[in-house]
Amino acid sequence: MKTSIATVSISGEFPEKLAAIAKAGFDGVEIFENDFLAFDGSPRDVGRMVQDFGLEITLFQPFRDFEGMPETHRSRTFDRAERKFDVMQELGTDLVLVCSNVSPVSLGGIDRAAADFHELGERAAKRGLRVGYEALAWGRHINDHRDAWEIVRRADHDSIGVILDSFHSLARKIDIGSIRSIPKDKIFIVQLADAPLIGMDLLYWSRHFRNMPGEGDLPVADFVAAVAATGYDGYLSLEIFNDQFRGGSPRAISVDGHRSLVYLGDQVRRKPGAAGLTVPSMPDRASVAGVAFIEFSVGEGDAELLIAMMHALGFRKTAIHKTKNVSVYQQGDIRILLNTEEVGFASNAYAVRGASAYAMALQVEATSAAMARAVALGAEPFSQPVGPGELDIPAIRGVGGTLIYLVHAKSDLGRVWEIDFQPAEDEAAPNSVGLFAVDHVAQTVAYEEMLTWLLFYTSIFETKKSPMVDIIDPSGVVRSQVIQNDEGTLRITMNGAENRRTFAGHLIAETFGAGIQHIAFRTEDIFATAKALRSNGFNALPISPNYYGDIEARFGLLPSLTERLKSENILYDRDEHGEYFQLYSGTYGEGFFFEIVQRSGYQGYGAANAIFRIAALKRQLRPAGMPRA
Ligand SMILES: O=C(O)c1ccc(O)c(O)c1
Ligand SMILES: [Mg+2]
Repeated sequence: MKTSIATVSISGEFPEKLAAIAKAGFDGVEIFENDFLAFDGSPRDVGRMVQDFGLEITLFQPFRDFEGMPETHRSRTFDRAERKFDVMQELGTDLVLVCSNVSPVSLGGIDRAAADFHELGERAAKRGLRVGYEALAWGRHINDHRDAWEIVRRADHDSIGVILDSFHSLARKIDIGSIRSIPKDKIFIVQLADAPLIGMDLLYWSRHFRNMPGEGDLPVADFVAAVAATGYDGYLSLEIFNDQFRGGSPRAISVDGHRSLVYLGDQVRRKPGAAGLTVPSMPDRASVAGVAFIEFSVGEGDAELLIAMMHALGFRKTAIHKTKNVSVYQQGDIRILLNTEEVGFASNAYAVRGASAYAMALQVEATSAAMARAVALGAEPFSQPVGPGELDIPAIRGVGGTLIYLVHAKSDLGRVWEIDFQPAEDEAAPNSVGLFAVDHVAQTVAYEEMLTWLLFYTSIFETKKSPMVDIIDPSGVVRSQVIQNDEGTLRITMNGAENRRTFAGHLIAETFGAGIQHIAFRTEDIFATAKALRSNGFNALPISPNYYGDIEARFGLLPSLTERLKSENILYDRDEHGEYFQLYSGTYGEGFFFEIVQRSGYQGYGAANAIFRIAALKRQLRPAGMPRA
């Protein structure tokens, strides 16, 4: 398997695109005609530039409205093709993509099209060139790869082959089993794109909403498995028309693209009968047994406030690091680390972002395997000097430059607390409020980065995404995407802010980027927890009283229950699996907060309540009575 990407997939000037594509590790690049036309160098310059970046031109495209033209247009169409052949020879590529005709004047007829391709094949062969035919999902007569293949078969020419594009076939739900009977040497190249399932006109959907394999909802891995069953082992080439990517960072989008192909190759390798594709093997996706700890970087000044918050939440200091200014606050299986070091990564994180949760540790079965997989998928490893005798915990960079530590559930973790830490007394000795686990970690990212991190988490860890939902903030929409495992031992919610006036957007704007916005802890009994919290001096986020009348009516709650919820500022939700109770802290710093939940079978995250919670949080961000900036 070799990797390629079409220049149309990313933003930037031509040289910038090529640099990003090469840096991300691709082997080849499809030259999109418009990128080439807009560039002010000769075709030879382009060819040389591509070579200098260590890339191969996989094809030149598209050549449109070719087959089945009536006599009056036909000879001009062939002349056009000869002109493109000239360009290809100067560029130094031998393959051109012809997409199926959309012209209203074109004539149907498989044999007519086959005859046209036979003649084009003769002309191409004279120059040592090849032509690949692709069925556009909206082609006038040909819109199905099975028909394109039939035309290629009847054209019966060595220089004519078929080009498969996952989008066109999957968007039309064409049986992909039909690919298995195409001879591999007649598949000239395979283009790949995914897309979110949205009911939309095919052309509009294709030109604006394609995304990287794994980022959308189409069964791209099954598609590639069918291709691999033919024995095809050539280029897999991304062709992603996406408005957001075209305006995004060429570097970041290229990295996502490469990751998507490596992950795809790994998925296909694991399917039966896909032996055709040579894909490097890598360890399984890492299954996560839980969040081992979350670490905050804080300055001396604001540590006090966070410690007070920890105490009010019922956490007790149980350990301190033997050589560093790091304390462990614990309750149930939850460990929160407070790092006030003045050198090292935590201190840098503090300098840049202020007090924040800058690292989380995930418990995995085998740290070295998890690390190997992460690195194979382009994650950035992180390490910093450790003191003598201390453990060097493997880590990768996560959302917004935060860290994800990978710790082995049994051996390492036990050893971390034994080797690096020593027990400590907490004079404040607060009472536990019954929190026993991290329910979820909520991260806030710029909207444009959501797909990046979705692919990051789902490709490295044994997780699934659920459909994106819109959360209404009084100042805009925030998109929310859940990534979780079947066991519910890893739950990450990712909120993508489109503007800085939303609560999520505010955090990004004020803290220099994405990060952990809130941590939710689980309790078995929210009312007992609420009572214990009150006695610890905890102030719950005040929820508008109007909310309670609505849920009473909506869910048919007993007035006595509604009263209890209201008096404790607890939010309520229910799905077909069970009930959900949510209680929030006030904000800390530029919008960080804690949540406490009780879930009895409930699968969601209270999306319907988010607007009320956000409104309440926003009231806290500005002094009472002051208008919003
Ligand atoms: O949208 C298009 O016109 C178009 C062009 C070339 C392709 O390979 C394709 O998949 C779509
Ligand atoms: Mg295509």
